[in-house]
Amino acid sequence: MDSLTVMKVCCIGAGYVGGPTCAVMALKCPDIQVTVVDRSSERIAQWNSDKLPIYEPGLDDVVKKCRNVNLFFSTDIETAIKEADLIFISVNTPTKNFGNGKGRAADLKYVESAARMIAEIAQSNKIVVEKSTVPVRAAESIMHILHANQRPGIRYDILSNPEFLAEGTAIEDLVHADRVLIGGEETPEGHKAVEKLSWIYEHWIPKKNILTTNTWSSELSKLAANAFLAQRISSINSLSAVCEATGADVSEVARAVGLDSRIGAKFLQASVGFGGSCFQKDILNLVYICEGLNLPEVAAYWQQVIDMNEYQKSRFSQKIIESLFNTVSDKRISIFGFAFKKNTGDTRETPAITVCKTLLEEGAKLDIYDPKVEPEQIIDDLTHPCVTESPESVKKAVQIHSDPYSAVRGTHAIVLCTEWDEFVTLDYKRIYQSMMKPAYIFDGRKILDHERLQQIGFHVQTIGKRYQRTGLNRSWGSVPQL
Ligand SMILES: NC(=O)C1=CN([C@@H]2O[C@H](COP(=O)(O)OP(=O)(O)OC[C@H]3O[C@@H](n4cnc5c(N)ncnc54)[C@H](O)[C@@H]3O)[C@@H](O)[C@H]2O)C=CC1
Ligand SMILES: O=C(O)[C@H]1O[C@H](OP(=O)(O)OP(=O)(O)OC[C@H]2O[C@@H](n3ccc(=O)[nH]c3=O)[C@H](O)[C@@H]2O)[C@H](O)[C@@H](O)[C@@H]1O
Repeated sequence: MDSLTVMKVCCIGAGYVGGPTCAVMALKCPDIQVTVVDRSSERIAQWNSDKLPIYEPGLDDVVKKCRNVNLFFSTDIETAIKEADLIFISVNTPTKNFGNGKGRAADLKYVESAARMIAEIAQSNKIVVEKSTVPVRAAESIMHILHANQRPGIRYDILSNPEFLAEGTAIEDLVHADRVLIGGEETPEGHKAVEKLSWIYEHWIPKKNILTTNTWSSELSKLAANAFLAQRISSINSLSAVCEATGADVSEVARAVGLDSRIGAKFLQASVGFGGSCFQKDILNLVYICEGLNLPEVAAYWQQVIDMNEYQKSRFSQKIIESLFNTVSDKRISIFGFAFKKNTGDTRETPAITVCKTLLEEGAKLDIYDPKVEPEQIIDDLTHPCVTESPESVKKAVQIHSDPYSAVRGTHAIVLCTEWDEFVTLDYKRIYQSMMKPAYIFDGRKILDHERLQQIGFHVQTIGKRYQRTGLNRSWGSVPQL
């Protein structure tokens, strides 16, 4: 593969996937030049600055090592496409919010615009790699667009190479990927293209962990992996409701179930609900595809994973209101954590939005603290048109804090929405003293030491475990007759 030793790679889309993926690729492949392009000049400027546009542990170091060596961030899409041998399409594929498939289908307009740009600009053969998560057979649409606009003599090979990284652990996930999946056409040319992409990953991923399949299997495997992961969370969350009604403890149930090696222990952490930009979007997309294939039973099966997640978010929010004597009107409530999980500043589909929105609608005043989410982002999320309160009333009712102790002063309750490590080690005696009494804690992530909090005087409520309302005595309420 001598001719490949000066390979040039371009990635369209400098987001949560494009940025970290290319940074690790550049780190592991000094013989490859990687250029990440985006039409957002603001995002590119941030990638070229000291404050990267996303927070991801370990990312700063990797970018610092490679940037302007063999890793470049640029808005010059044209040059990057022209020079590249291989182009990743890593643009967003959000749920459609209009027209056919509204609220379910993936909106492929950004993928399509990337394909059109490639067709317009390319003057030599290109391997085009679908890195974005897309519906099954999306590669066919990309191929159509490229072929319909093809300059004579240019060859395109389309590959599917879905990304499995999780935010907050992206660098670790990329460096030690469980597997890399590459789907390609089952033709000699298709195999050659797969080999070229595989060669890049072989710089750091053992060859046995690089899986090659046909394109459609690869596309569907990505949706399937996210659906399975989300399904586990909805399953354990559904049981958390049973635990609260019976006196069982969901952590004990998860442990007992997870020790079965056929089931495994991961992704069984009951919570306020899953968030993030992809689980809901990808399952909705799967549901939409199944409906289109006239498979209504399959569609309904996966839809239930989303419905259970909605139920969990609203169940937790209602529990807060009920515990606070059925009214939160004019009460101040501290929100600990706004990101959809720890170690990221990303708030897309974060359960905190549902919780805050419900409390705001009930007239509460919120004091919000998150170590990594920008205040403007929180206000943006809470004044989004889908939140029923007017932007003015939201801004009046919400205060953002840069330190957790100031966020709890004079509040009635703490609602923990994100499992940031720092919340575990806060001085809860000090916090208790500065709060209104009775002081409540609603632990939506099950990370705090509830016994100790009760000893301090807090009334504790959590997911999947029932504490007596009066708090100090840790004992179960009455168990319903079975
Ligand atoms: N966020 C995550 O953890 C993961 C996301 N994915 C998938 O990867 C894809 C990208 O996701 P994110 O990186 O989170 O999205 P993102 O929204 O963070 O980044 C996408 C970027 O693409 C740019 N873009 C859109 N159209 C463009 C065009 N025509 N030309 C140039 N730039 C363009 C946007 O300006 C944006 O900066 C999605 O399909 C997602 O489902 C897959 C695995 C993990
Ligand atoms: O396609 C994607 O975007 C990615 O989606 C998820 O990654 P991500 O959403 O970044 O983070 P996860 O760790 O999966 O967490 C998702 C949500 O589920 C919640 N969760 C996770 C695990 C668990 O046991 N319980 C639970 O409530 C998290 O708090 C978070 O809100 C998948 O884990 C990745 O493999 C995939 O590439």
